[in-house]
Amino acid sequence: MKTNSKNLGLVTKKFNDFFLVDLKNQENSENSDKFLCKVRKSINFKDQLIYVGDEVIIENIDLKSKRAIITSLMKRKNLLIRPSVANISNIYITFSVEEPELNLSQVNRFLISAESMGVEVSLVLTKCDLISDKRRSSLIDKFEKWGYQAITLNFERSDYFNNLLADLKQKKCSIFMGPSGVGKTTLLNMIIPGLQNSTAPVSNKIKRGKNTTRNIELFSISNQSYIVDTPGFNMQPPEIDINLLPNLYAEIYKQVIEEGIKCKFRNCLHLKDEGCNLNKSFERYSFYKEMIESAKSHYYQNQED
Ligand SMILES: Nc1nc2c(ncn2[C@@H]2O[C@H](COP(=O)(O)OP(=O)(O)OP(=O)(O)O)[C@@H](O)[C@H]2O)c(=O)[nH]1
Ligand SMILES: [Zn+2]
Repeated sequence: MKTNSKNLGLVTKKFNDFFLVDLKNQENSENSDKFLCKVRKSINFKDQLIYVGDEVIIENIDLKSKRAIITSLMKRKNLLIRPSVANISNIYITFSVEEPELNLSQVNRFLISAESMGVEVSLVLTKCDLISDKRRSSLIDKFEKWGYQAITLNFERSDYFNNLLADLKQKKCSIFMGPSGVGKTTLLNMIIPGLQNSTAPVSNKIKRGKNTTRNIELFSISNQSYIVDTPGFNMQPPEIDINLLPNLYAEIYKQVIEEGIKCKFRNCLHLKDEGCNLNKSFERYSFYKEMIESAKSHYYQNQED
């Protein structure tokens, strides 16, 4: 029962030399079948690696044994590192408002590093059941000024969760990123019934250490919509590359671009006041300065090593 046709597939899991590939039935895309595939080493591949999230062409499809061969790799839109996932469309930066307490400097860093991927970035605030409505509103206002419409979640409000789920189902491939203990696993377990990844309070996690060895996997949450399960990844945003510093201000203060304001100096880091006419009166500016300092010291430290 082999077909000779070439078909487009999506790599949803990778283990050793094998790949699990979702075949998209073009006529009826509700039906997606999973095939266990190996790669046919050929001129097409050179030394390219295939990652979860990659689109591939599969051939020699055996409908009975559910096996096929990957014969070529489609051009990828982006590649996230740690965890390695290709073709992400949406990053949901996830932070808890309490337990652990919200660290604005860290939120800023995660947002910036997500934005540098060139994908759509959203902000999710979990554990809003632990704060008052007033505090929740003030956080929403704060992040609005940062340029983000924060999605707030509350253990006791399934309607908040359902709104997020509806949002995710509109996106091609989403990932939650954020520090340890903010509730990413809890969320994934709610989104993907039957996933049952283990969750634990932060203090227990630290004691337990990194004990998860499961692989990254893409789960289909609706027709053409996937979410990445990243077991065991407690993500830290990478240090900003010193070469990107001249763009950092505009990245942080998107409104500057919209308003068409430009600094009159070339390659200005907008730190000193003399002559630099850019607005320094917004909250994220202090985190901007922090990131510049940290990127510089990281750079000089590496030079000494
Ligand atoms: N009060 C409250 N607690 C929550 C909520 N969501 C998750 N928690 C708790 O927060 C703790 C950590 O949740 P996890 O889902 O394991 O957090 P995580 O982000 O996956 O953490 P890592 O696996 O270390 O990356 C658990 O004890 C959860 O029960 C929430 O909305 N409200
Ligand atoms: Zn300037």
